[in-house]
Amino acid sequence: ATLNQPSQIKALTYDYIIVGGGTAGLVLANRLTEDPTVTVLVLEAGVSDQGLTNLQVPFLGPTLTPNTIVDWNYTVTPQPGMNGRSFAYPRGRVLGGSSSVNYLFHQFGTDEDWNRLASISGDIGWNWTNMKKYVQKHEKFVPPIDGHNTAGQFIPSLHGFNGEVSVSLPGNNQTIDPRVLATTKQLAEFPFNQDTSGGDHSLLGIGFLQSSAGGGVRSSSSTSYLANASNRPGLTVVVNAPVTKLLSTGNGKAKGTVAFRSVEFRASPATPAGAGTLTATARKEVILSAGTVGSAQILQLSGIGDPARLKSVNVNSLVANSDVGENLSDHTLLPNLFSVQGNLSFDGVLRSADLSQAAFEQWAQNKTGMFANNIVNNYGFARLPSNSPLLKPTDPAAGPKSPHFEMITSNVYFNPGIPMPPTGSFMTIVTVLSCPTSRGSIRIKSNNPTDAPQINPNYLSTAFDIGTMIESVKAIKRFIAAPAWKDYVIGPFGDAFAAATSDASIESYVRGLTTTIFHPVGTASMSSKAAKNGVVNPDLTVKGTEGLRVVDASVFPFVPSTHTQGPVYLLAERAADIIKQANQ
Ligand SMILES: Cc1cc2nc3c(=O)[nH]c(=O)nc-3n(C[C@H](O)[C@H](O)[C@H](O)COP(=O)(O)OP(=O)(O)OC[C@H]3O[C@@H](n4cnc5c(N)ncnc54)[C@H](O)[C@@H]3O)c2cc1C
Repeated sequence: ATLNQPSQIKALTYDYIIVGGGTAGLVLANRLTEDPTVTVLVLEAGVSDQGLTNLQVPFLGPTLTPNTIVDWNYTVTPQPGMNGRSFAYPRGRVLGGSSSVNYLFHQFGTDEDWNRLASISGDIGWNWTNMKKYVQKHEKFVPPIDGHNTAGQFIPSLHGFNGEVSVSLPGNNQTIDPRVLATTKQLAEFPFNQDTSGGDHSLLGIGFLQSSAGGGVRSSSSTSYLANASNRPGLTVVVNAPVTKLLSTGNGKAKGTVAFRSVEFRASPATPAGAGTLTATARKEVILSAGTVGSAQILQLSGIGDPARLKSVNVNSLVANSDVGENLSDHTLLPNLFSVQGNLSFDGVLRSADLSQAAFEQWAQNKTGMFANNIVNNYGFARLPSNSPLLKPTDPAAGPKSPHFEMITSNVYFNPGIPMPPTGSFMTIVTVLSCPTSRGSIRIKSNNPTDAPQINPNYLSTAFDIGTMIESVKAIKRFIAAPAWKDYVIGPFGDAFAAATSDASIESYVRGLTTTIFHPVGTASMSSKAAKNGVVNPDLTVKGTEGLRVVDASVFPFVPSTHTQGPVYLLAERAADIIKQANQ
C-alpha cells in the first residue's frame, strides 16, 4: 500500500528501510519484497505520481521541471566556468524520483564504464560481463507505437524483453529523421549506429533513441517496479515523508564502526524541522536511495562527513569521511540552435494552444501522435581525433570505445530556461560532454534539513572540459554542413552562436549558454574496501558504519558515458542481489 501521510504508518520497525522512493529505491523495494517474509518501508519526501497525467506523456518530459511540485527546485552556485551563471538543477521529488520526470533516454553505459568501476572498486562483479545479465531483469523492449518495422533500428540480442521497465524506439517521423540518417551516409565522421544502448556494442555513431516508454506512456520505476510489487503485504511505501537524518543505534560489531539503523522523518512535509518527527528502525539495514543530492545531504546531517565542515554547521561528527558530498561530476548540455525553413518543426504546435491541446487529446484518446513520443528521435556519440592535444597526457574516457561527447538532434527550439521566440522554426543539436573531468561538491549549509544544500558542480573548470565542448560545437557545424541539410537549415540562431567562428569565440559562446543535462553522480563514491578515499565499499556499505548502504547515482565515482537512468537501474538490480545475499 502507498500511504499519503507518515501519520498513517502502523508499524515503525521493518527489516529494511529505504530512504527515497526514486529510481534505485523502487528497484530495491520490489526485489527485496520478492521474499514474502521480508518487510520493507520506503520513505519518499515527494508526492505520489498517481493522477499526475503530464508525467505519463513522453513529449512533456521537458516541461516537468524546473520549478514544479515534482522538482526539488535546486539551483547551482554561481559557476565561474560559466560566466558566473547560476541556474536550475532539477531532481525529481515524486514517487519514481527522477525516473518520473526525466527525458526518457534509455541506455546502459559502455562496457568500459562498468569495467572501470570494477577496477576502481576491486570487485569484478561490477564488470560488464556480470552486469549485462541485469539488462534481462530490468528491460522490457516493446514495439514502437506506430508499429513500424524496426529491423535495422536496434539489435534485439542486446536487449531484455521480459523485464520491468518498458523501452521503445520512436513511433513517429520528426521530418528531420531522413536528413539525420542521410548525414550518416554522407559524412564518414558520423557513421550510423544500429543500437545506441551501449554495453559491449559500440556507442559511437548516430542512431535511433530508445526511450523508457511503452504504448505511448512513460515507464518509470514507480509505474514498473513499484506497480508490479504494490500488492505485496511486506511492502509499505509512504509519500510526503521527508527524512531528516539517520540516527546512530550504537557501536557496530567491527571495531571503530557506528551502526545507523534508525531513520528520523517528518510527520508531514509541512511540519517545521525538529518538530513532529517520527523514527523508524530497521532490523537489518537502512538503505539511502535519496539520489546524488539527497543522499549526500542526509549523510552529512547524520554526522557522516568531514568533521571540520560538519562542526561549522553544528552537526556532531560521528563518522569522519571528508569525501562525503565531494567528487560531484555531471554531464554538461549545450543547446545549439538553428533556424530552419518552413513550418515542419514542432515549434508551431507548441506555440498554438489549440494545436497543443489537439496533440494532447490524441494522446489521451489512443496514446499516439506527437505527444506519445519523445522530443528526440536520433542522437549519437563521438570521440575526439586520436591525435587531439586534449587527450594528452591522459584520455579521461572510460576506454578507447567510450565517447568524449554526444550530439542530440531535435526538430524544435530547446533552450532550458530561455523562452521560445514568438516566430520562426528551429532545430536544436544539443552537445554533451560525456567524460567530464571537473569535480564539484554538495555541502550542507546548516543543520536544518529543510535548507537546500550548496550545490557546486564546478562545471567547465578544466582545459579538457571546455576544450571538448569547443570541439563538439565544431563537430556539429561539420554535421550540419552535410548536403542533407542544404535546403533545410538557414543558419545558427542567436548572435553568440552566429559569432562563434574561432576557438576563442566558441569558448565564450559555450561558457555563456551551457547548462546541466541532469546526470550528477559521485557524492558517495565507491572505492575498494582498502582504499583511503571514497564513501562506500564495493558492496555499497558506507565506510565506517554498520547497517547502512547507499544505492543510487551518488555511488558512481565517474559519470557513465551515457544518460544515467539505465546505469542506476542496473546498479540497483545488482545491489538487491548483494543485499539479499548479505542477509541470508
Ligand atoms: C530533468 C531530468 C531529466 C533527465 N533525463 C534523463 C534521461 O533522459 N535519461 C537518463 O538516462 N537519465 C536522465 N536523467 C537522470 C536520471 O533520471 C537520474 O540519473 C536517475 O533517475 C537517478 O536515480 P537515483 O535513484 O539516483 O535518484 P532519484 O531517482 O532522483 O531518486 C531519489 C529519490 O529520493 C527522494 N529523496 C531525496 N531526499 C529525500 C529525503 N530527505 N527524504 C525522503 N526522500 C528523499 C527524492 O524525492 C527522489 O524520489 C534526468 C534527470 C532529470 C532530473
